[in-house]
Amino acid sequence: MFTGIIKDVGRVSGASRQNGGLRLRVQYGNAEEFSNLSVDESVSINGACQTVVSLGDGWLEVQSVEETLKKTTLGSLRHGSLVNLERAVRPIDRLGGHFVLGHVDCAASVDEIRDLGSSREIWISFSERFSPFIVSAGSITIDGISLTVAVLERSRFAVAVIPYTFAHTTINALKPGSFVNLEFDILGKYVARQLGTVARSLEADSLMDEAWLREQGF
Ligand SMILES: Cc1cc2nc3c(=O)[nH]c(=O)nc-3n(C[C@H](O)[C@H](O)[C@H](O)CO)c2cc1C
Ligand SMILES: Nc1c(NC[C@H](O)[C@H](O)[C@H](O)CO)[nH]c(=O)[nH]c1=O
Repeated sequence: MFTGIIKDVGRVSGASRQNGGLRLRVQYGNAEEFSNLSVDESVSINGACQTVVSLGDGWLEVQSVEETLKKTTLGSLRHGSLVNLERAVRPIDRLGGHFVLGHVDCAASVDEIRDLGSSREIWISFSERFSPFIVSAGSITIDGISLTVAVLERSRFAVAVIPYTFAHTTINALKPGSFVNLEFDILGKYVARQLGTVARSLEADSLMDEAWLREQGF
């Protein structure tokens, strides 16, 4: 579990194919943040939860499996790519962002970037099948960063990026056409599931009523 508050931007220093997967080595910058990191801990790399399998002087390694490469942008990382890093939360941490599981839902593309002077608006296109999970003023995770949906349209939404976030994450490298990892807020997923279940049980109730009515000869 993460909060989407990015604590470091790391640099990929190794990316080698391993059967169908990828072994990534990431050099972190914030040595204090990662000082007591251990093998088998979870780290968020651009929003995808990954297990640390090896550690060295200022670097960590993870193995990205096929499922991760299919759903996220991790497969496009190259030597020198910059990535957002976050360690898993401890139960005593301040939440700051929102509950981020590190399970990327999909990759989506940047549609437009508008410079508004004191902030930047970043527009992301999304497949309409995900629209139940995006609400105006709700939380969304883009490349692991906890952000707020500022404007919502039918198949795209915008986030307003403040100068601090712009300076301390990889969001400053995005261009129209760049791909990003999206994770929708878990709250929306549970609500959608519940509504689906209620709808199905109402359907079942009405079917039962019809059967009962037939039984009664109506
Ligand atoms: C605790 C945890 C550890 C994970 N470790 C890995 C991992 O080491 N390698 C990997 O490819 N995917 C891992 N995943 C799955 C990965 O985050 C997921 O496939 C992508 O986010 C796409 O949904 C992990 C997920 C969780 C929740
Ligand atoms: N919710 C928004 C944030 N939140 C803060 C960032 O998550 C944070 O600055 C980053 O993770 C680095 O630590 N920032 C925005 O620019 N816009 C938001 O809507």
